Amino acid sequence: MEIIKVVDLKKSFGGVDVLRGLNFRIEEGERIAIMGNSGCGKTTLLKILGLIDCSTYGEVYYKGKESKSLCSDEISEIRLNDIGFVFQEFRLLDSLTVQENIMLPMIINKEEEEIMFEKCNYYAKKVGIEHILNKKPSNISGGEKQRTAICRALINDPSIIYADEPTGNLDSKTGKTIIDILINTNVELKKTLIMVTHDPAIASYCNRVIWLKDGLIAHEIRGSHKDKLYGEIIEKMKEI
Ligand SMILES: Nc1ncnc2c1ncn2[C@@H]1O[C@H](COP(=O)(O)OP(=O)(O)OP(=O)(O)O)[C@@H](O)[C@H]1O
Repeated sequence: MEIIKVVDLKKSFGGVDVLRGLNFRIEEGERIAIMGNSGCGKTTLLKILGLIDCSTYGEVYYKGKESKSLCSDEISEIRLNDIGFVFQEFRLLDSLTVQENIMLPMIINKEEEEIMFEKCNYYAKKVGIEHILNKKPSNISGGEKQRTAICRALINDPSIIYADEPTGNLDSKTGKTIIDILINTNVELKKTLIMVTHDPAIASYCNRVIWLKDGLIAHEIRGSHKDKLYGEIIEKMKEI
């Protein structure tokens, strides 16, 4: 089933065209990497797809509904319950514990406490942070912060996870663990996964790679064989 459709999407900032007419569809369950040089508009695109920002022109359909036709309450509801975000810089609240950070989207939804704790424990165990739930983010490692952020992204059982350079602040070994966890949300939990990355090794874990260049989609590669995809990505990077 189609989860996102983008039609002639354009975005400008102060008269500068960053995205100049993108057209693509995303099916439920896909695992997509968005690549491209610094400043080409990857984060801008992710924010528009995640209904955090609006296009200047063109349409973004989320589960068949055009985003500009939705009222702000509907957009807030989708963002809270159907979309999970993971950021390079984690974006955890330092005044809350790991557990409270994870449960925050459920707290906003005024869910029953028992269900909140149950779901928090379930996801914390899945990513291996059940032993640090009472700690504050300032007292945990970068990898633990990102695991916390992934649990928070998953807690309301969204359809789609957007990850913007999720390993950008982590060493390569920790980064690999985080990528394994994110890939698992796609493979095991069936979440659609859309990741922004500069790293061809990370992109090769996806089954579709979209390249942005000069505000347009310059290339797109699909494939399910990781090593073959990695080779193709490296070849394309030489061309671009
Ligand atoms: N809110 C904003 N106001 C003005 N310009 C912006 C804004 N957000 C992004 N831009 C500009 O749009 C362009 C694309 O930015 P964006 O962050 O999407 O790029 P990116 O491909 O994610 O870059 P990077 O790989 O370096 O993170 C940049 O030139 C940036 O300065």
